[in-house]
Amino acid sequence: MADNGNGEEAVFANGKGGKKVLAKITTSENRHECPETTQATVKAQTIDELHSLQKKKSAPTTPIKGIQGGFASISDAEREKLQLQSISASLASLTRETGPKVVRGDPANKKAEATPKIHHHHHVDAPTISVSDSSLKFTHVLYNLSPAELYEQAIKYEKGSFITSTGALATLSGAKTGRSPRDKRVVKDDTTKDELWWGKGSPNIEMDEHTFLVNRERAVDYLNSLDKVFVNDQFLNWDPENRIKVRIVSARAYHSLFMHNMCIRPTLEDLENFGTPDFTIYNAGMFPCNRFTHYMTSSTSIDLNLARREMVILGTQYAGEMKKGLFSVMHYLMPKRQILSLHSGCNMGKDGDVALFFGLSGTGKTTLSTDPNRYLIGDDEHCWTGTGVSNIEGGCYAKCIDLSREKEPDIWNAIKFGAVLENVVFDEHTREVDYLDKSVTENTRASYPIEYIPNAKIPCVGPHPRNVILLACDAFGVLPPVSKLSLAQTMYHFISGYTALVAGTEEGVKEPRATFSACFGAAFIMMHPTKYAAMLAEKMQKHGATGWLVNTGWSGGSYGSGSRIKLPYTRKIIDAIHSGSLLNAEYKKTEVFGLEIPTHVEGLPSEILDPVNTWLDKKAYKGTLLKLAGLFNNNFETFTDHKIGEDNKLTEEILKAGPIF
Ligand SMILES: Nc1ncnc2c1ncn2[C@@H]1O[C@H](COP(=O)(O)OP(=O)(O)OP(=O)(O)O)[C@@H](O)[C@H]1O
Ligand SMILES: O=C([O-])CC(=O)C(=O)O
Ligand SMILES: [Ca+2]
Ligand SMILES: [Mn+2]
Repeated sequence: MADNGNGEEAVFANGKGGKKVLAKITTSENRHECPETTQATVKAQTIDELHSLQKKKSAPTTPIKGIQGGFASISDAEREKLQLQSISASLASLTRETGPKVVRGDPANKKAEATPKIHHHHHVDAPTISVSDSSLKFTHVLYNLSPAELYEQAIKYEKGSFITSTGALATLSGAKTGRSPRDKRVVKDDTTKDELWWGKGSPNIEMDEHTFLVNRERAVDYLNSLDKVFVNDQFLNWDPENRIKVRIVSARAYHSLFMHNMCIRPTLEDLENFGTPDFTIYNAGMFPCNRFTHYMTSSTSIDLNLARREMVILGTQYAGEMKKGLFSVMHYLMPKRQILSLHSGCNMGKDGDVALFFGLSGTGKTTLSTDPNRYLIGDDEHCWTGTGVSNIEGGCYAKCIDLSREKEPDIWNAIKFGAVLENVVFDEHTREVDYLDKSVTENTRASYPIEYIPNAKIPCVGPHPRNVILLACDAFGVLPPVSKLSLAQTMYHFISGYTALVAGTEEGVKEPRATFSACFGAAFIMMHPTKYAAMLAEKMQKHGATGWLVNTGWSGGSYGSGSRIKLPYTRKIIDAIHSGSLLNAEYKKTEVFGLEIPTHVEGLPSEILDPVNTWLDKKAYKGTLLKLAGLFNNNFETFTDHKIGEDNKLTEEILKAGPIF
């Protein structure tokens, strides 16, 4: 209600679609009848005082248990000072004065500005003199803000931020609506030159240390030139023994909220003991790299320096770069500890049976691991240790093109307050999202904390997997809906990492394009694929896990003539794998790929289990099958001189597990 200053309260209905309501008029006569003193009044003399009543101080941080050493006894003020010093050190230029003057809080909040707690030039041994104007300005740090605070920041300052009808934050990621793998660079130094996978097929495109520092400085200078930066201190990996501390410095509330959702959220106590991060991301977002800089082939650069434990992002605001950049880091750190990192979803049944879901982007990891009948451990990134599995992340990242409440209720319901919705289109008035609309991109996404899924398993860990499900969205329509794999076949398909999607679904019928991405995530692995494959084989063998190949793609013909396998059918197949009923079903072997296919799956028309039955044109089927087999063979050629594990026997078996024709 608006008070028009004459004691009249004008009441207007929402103009759009709503009914007009007459203005309610309070006259001064009425006021005499209801003197203010008889009504409840606020305990404030001024508007400012009233506003100061609205917000109360957050609960004090919990004291540190088991007092050891001096750190436990420090005051809150001292702790905050140390925190700011650590952030100032993160933001320091490497060539000029040390850390910038960082001050906590929103620059729009004048009170904070009046008495800034300045923490700069913290390298006590070498007092430095300000030699640049940049060192004279403050950088405000918005540190681990809550989702509500980040919403306010986004809506106030970031164009394209809106609250949807279900309370999610709709954002735009700018010109990039997907990752830019060709702009990823990894520093090649004396250590990484031998440790990492370089050359043909590898995702690691080299850069030198100096060029990394040039880009780092560019990002840091950009971030410091802003009035404020967002800093997230969070964790990766639910396995407490292998938890990694990460710091993300970014320019946008959208990025901060995205990482708040995707990484593991620290408790207040965790934060008190956070100390120095193990890994830091400098995300300069829209600020481009300099194309005159060596190695730069576009205005976007995503640079990883393992020795410095840092990543720099320039010229892209797509938030997935941060998520998957950290995943790359885990693909380096974990195998060094004999832990296998996996681009897979993971869930667990009531009896503790764990399943992994591997697959390239869009094949169904999130959709199929989010299962109302099972506990969700995670949807995209996991570790397999000597004791079981752990999720690396604290949230999920679902594709939401064509999302429906009926087919994916848990994901639908997770898109509420706190969730970030990227690049979706919504009604300008009701703010209802139209999930069918691809106007901005087909890669629309929702990011939400894992606990938004009702049956999430918290902490996100589980015992050793019983089933390893390889998902392929085969737009050629020749792979069976489900096949049971031998260990050698599982390895063959894991190393191949096949899927085939259709590039542009709008401009008429297009040929499906086969993609082979080793370990179902070649863009994220750091070492040679056979290293991960050998670890997977060893673990599957040791724990007696069964491999499966599930086609979540086409049936009854290739893209254009056939259709995508119905999600309820795929769910029935997955149910039969989980329950164990499919393990002991009757099987027959397919030609060419030599896949074992069941003759019956509960709840499915049996004729669709062998794809040849679903194609009207049998000759076309055979031709397409042979074409795909040829693509598999060509792709596998690069792996034929590599040994997988210690055992030559397995290597030979894997080579024989491909298509034969
Ligand atoms: N039969 C099916 N099985 C699985 N998913 C299907 C099927 N039919 C259609 N889909 C759709 O395919 C998409 C699968 O996307 P999903 O988010 O699960 O991919 P993802 O494997 O998690 O990829 P990313 O690693 O990129 O997150 C969803 O939009 C889902 O609705
Ligand atoms: O990284 C992304 O943008 C989305 C994703 O999960 C993938 O591609 O595997
Ligand atoms: Ca996903
Ligand atoms: Mn993924």
